[in-house]
Amino acid sequence: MAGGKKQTPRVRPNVLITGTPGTGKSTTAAALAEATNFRHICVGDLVKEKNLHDGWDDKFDAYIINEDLVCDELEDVMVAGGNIVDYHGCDFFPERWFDRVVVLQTENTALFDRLTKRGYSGTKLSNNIECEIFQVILEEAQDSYKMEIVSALQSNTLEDISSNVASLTDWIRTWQP
Ligand SMILES: Nc1ncnc2c1ncn2[C@@H]1O[C@H](COP(=O)(O)OP(=O)(O)O)[C@@H](O)[C@H]1O
Repeated sequence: MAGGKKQTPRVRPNVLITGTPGTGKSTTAAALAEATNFRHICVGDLVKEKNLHDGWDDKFDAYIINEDLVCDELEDVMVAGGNIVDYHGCDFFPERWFDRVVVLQTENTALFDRLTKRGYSGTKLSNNIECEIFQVILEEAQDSYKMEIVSALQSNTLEDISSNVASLTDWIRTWQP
């Protein structure tokens, strides 16, 4: 290849678990990583631990993520494969990183209860509920990745988590590079 370094194709896939906060990304990703022996990368935690942000946004009550720093930090492990990444956004990762993109979805009343328990209120609570009603993350995923790798999964009950983890584990086990 002229000028470029040829990358060995990964032998294990990378999965992105995305969705509105509170839909169960971390819970699902942790269980899936345990079932498959894959690495669980919670991007929100990584941003805090490694300071991959540009400070705190008072308006949104959250860190201002530095997307370039996050992508640089993760490039080598993503090229190697075998990762379950969880984050409530998906449009800034390189498309080539992911073999499957899962958007978790939760009914409003359940999501409202989960976020209230987490201490969300006011604008932060209503912004997240609206994000879910208008399927913002699903649209973002469909705009950012090939249609055939994006799927929406319901995450309303603990049984949903078990069945989502079981079907994703099967998918990972039968994945071919
Ligand atoms: N499908 C589900 N059924 C019941 N409770 C759930 C479900 N998904 C998540 N929860 C609960 O909701 C809260 C938020 O889950 P979490 O995995 O942290 O969501 P996220 O990572 O999307 O913000 C946790 O207390 C978790 O136990």
